[in-house]
Amino acid sequence: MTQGPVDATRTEAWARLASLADGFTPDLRRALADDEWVERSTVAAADLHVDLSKNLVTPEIWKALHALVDEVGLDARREAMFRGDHINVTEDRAVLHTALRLPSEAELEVDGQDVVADVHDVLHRVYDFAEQVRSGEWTGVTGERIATVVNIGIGGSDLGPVMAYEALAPYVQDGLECRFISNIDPTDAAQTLAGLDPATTLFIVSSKTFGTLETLTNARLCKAWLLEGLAGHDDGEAVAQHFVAVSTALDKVADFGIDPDNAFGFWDWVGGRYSMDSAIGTSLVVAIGPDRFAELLEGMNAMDEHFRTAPTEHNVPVLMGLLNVWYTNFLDAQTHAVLPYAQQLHRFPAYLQQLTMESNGKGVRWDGTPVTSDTGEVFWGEPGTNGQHAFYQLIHQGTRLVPADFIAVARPAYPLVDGEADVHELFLANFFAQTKALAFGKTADEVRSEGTAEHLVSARVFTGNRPTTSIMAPELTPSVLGQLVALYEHITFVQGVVWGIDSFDQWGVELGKQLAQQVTPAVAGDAEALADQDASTRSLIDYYRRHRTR
Ligand SMILES: O=P(O)(O)OC[C@H]1O[C@H](O)[C@H](O)[C@@H](O)[C@@H]1O
Repeated sequence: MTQGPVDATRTEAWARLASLADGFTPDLRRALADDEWVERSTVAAADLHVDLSKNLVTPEIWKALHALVDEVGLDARREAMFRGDHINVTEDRAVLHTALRLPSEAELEVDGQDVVADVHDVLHRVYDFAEQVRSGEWTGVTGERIATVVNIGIGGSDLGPVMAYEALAPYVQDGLECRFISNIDPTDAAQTLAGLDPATTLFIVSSKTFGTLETLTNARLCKAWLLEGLAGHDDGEAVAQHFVAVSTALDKVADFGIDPDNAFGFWDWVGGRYSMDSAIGTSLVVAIGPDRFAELLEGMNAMDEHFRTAPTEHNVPVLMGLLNVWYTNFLDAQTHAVLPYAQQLHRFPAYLQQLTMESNGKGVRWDGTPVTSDTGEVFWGEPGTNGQHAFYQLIHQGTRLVPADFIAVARPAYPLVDGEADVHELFLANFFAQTKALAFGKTADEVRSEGTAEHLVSARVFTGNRPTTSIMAPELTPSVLGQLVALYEHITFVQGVVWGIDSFDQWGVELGKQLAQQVTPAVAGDAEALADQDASTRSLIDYYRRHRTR
């Protein structure tokens, strides 16, 4: 009988942390006056330079957090993941997204599968396909080369690819563009297809299950759009030249009418929200090329090696995961902000929302028993400096504790100048200033010393002691993006292990889908189905039906 998860709340470390949190009064001004504290709190992982010194912790708190790692058995759980044990207990699956970025000379056999060989087989097929499209060898049915790749997918089959495409925009081949359709709101397909030429458009239908309503509906809409636009050409040939698929359910792909030779597989041991570096990344490979995609995989693998081998006190994913547990379970933080000071990373917070919240938004532990503490916090964020003019008021002066990760790179993709001013430097000055302001704040006396009228002093005081982590990298290369993604994958893993939950299932998304199926006939006017609805749903559908037809 497999032993259940350790109940972290019953560990000595947890009790120690609770006593340290009791009456804890952070003092970042004092901590940051100690250069040695800053030096000891600055850690490196692959190319990432991570400053943890502006967090609300002390050496004693760190010591207790490190001890928690041992008591919950993180090392064993981590090894179990890398080894391919079925740690996704409720779906009885291995969790092997790290295998997607193993070098070809690595060895890993799981459940009788030569995982590395299979991963590289698919990679080479995707690379060949991408090179054909990039070189113009792959043409549409009219013989014209492809100019636009449209990825049709949702959740993990969309958020990763669009985030990475936006993040690596400087690496996209001239003359090639990617667009993304995810929402079943017909507006998404309509707006995305607007202005496109069917003859030069290639669709990638991305769906792990190939059973998702939004993706199959959008794929059918796009197929109809394509065939109408290419009327006069053989439908079969048109689909063969303009549609490929990515899925673990290759049988269903054929049913949709896509040639299995034009389909790229992956495996059930890759979670959707962990799949951007599988064939789900095909649109990205076409856009930036196989060499750049290989750099992304290398960056992810470098972070995996760091996570797997670095001792706790220097292990960035472990330290950042532990900080999130400290804030969530001991200092009552409900949310976590990720604030990329890189416009190219504007979709990164949204990507992290699925990664972290679909992983750790759980109420039961992996053995089915109820959780014994709060679990996943709400992740959110927007790029800097935009957020400064939107919600930073709350982060600086609100009553909520909002731990925040600030991310920036030294070398900009677009080194624009404004007269003498290096605009990137103006930009980064805000990055440095915001974490400083959140840490140091401004006292009443400092406000007064600026000549502020006494009755306005309190409104202009900044308490400070608002925690931030700063992550810097030399440049936003494919490798660095890979490192950032793998970093947050492993942070998520660490928190899940502490809470004893299965971070790799997502049963919580099913009820809404089931009810959508059930409600659909009522929305379409089926009186019997409408009568079956509760009073609120019935009256809302009534309102809809009265207003849908003008
Ligand atoms: O890739 P698919 O099978 O189409 O699934 C797309 C998404 O839908 C599901 O409902 C889950 O919430 C996600 O984890 C998944 O990424």
